[in-house]
Amino acid sequence: MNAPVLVINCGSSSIKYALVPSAPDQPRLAGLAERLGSGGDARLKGIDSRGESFSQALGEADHTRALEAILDRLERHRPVAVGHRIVHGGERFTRAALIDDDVVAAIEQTSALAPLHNPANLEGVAATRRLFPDLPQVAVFDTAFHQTLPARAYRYALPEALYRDHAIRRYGFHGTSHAYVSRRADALSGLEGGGWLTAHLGNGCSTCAVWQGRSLDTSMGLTPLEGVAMGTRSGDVDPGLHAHLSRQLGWSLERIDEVLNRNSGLLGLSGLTNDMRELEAAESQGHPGAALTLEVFCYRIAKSLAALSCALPRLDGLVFTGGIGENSAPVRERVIALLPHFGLQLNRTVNSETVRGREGRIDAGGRQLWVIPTDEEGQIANETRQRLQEISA
Ligand SMILES: Nc1ncnc2c1ncn2[C@@H]1O[C@H](COP(=O)(O)OP(=O)(O)O)[C@@H](O)[C@H]1O
Ligand SMILES: CC(=O)OP(=O)(O)O
Ligand SMILES: [Mg+2]
Repeated sequence: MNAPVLVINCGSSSIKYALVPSAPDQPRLAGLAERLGSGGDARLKGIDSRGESFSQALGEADHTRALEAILDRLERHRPVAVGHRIVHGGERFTRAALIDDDVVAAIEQTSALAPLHNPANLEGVAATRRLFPDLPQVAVFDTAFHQTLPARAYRYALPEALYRDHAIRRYGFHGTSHAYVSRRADALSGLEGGGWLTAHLGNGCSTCAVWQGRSLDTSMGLTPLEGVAMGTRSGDVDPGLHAHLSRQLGWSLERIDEVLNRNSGLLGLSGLTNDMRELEAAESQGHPGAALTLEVFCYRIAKSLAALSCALPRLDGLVFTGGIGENSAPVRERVIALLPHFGLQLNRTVNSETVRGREGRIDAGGRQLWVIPTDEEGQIANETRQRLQEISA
């Protein structure tokens, strides 16, 4: 199967796409349609087959219209299959699945658990099935990699019936990213099957403990709200907070949910922005809110990594990835400085010189420290190919 796979990562107001060829050294056509369905200034940006960037106004485009524009941008290339990022697969999906009506219905059932993600993912599936009725489409789940978690990590200390009858447990997310970067760390370090703590720090942020290629614990839980602080999500709060806000302030559940998912994290704490670049700039200009926000963000990541180290029989090193993990040398330095008992030695020069998009080892001895650009699209394309090969075998 040498033809490319079209990977679609459909968010509520954006679609990321990549046409992933089977050979890793061939160029990818990739891009992002954003501000979809918001009534006017939707735009498609990307890289064409000559490696040149383009930006196209899409007016009032919705997801379907954006996918049509993406299709035009594929030029003469025709994909052999479409791989969709689906954030929540519940307990049913332990691996990628060929999409049919039954699979769509099962994904719909888990939508309540990932309200920011699954409904948008499904919109992408529906539009793509309409536009490419003859192509096989595969769902690749963020949760699947974490289905190896032992019960001690995935069970909450709640009444057993909530798990038995309602599947309330920890699932974990960003699985394609944690799987990809831990596999790269194994390959780059020569430690096949090492013990890694991985930190995926993007808009959504999560940490993971990987041992011998298997996820043993992770910071996100039933939903992608648990764990470290994120761009607009609070991460862990006291479980008593909901009742308190409801009783004392009269807040509705919808409002609490909205505040924790969309108005918290970097944005909420700083009162400025959810964008790490802007926060770092504000901190350097002496903004006290930005300084505290960065301190909380890094401390929470370090605390999460320290907690997850309990899951590993041996710790070989740390891996940073995601927009922040790959690009912010100060965040990496701060997190590492908060883990002195891990025996980490950062090479500060290499850390600050590690350039965007490049894999790099940033330790000066001791346990290994890696920056590894994630490749969720490449991982989704691989899992799509694998699934289709198994089905046709
Ligand atoms: N050079 C940079 N320095 C610091 N942070 C950066 C840099 N480039 C991107 N980021 C941050 O990465 C985050 C987005 O991460 P990304 O993984 O691209 O998001 P998404 O989860 O939407 O894929 C934003 O907070 C952004 O500010
Ligand atoms: C699951 C999750 O948080 O995804 P994202 O980082 O794309 O928001
Ligand atoms: Mg992301």
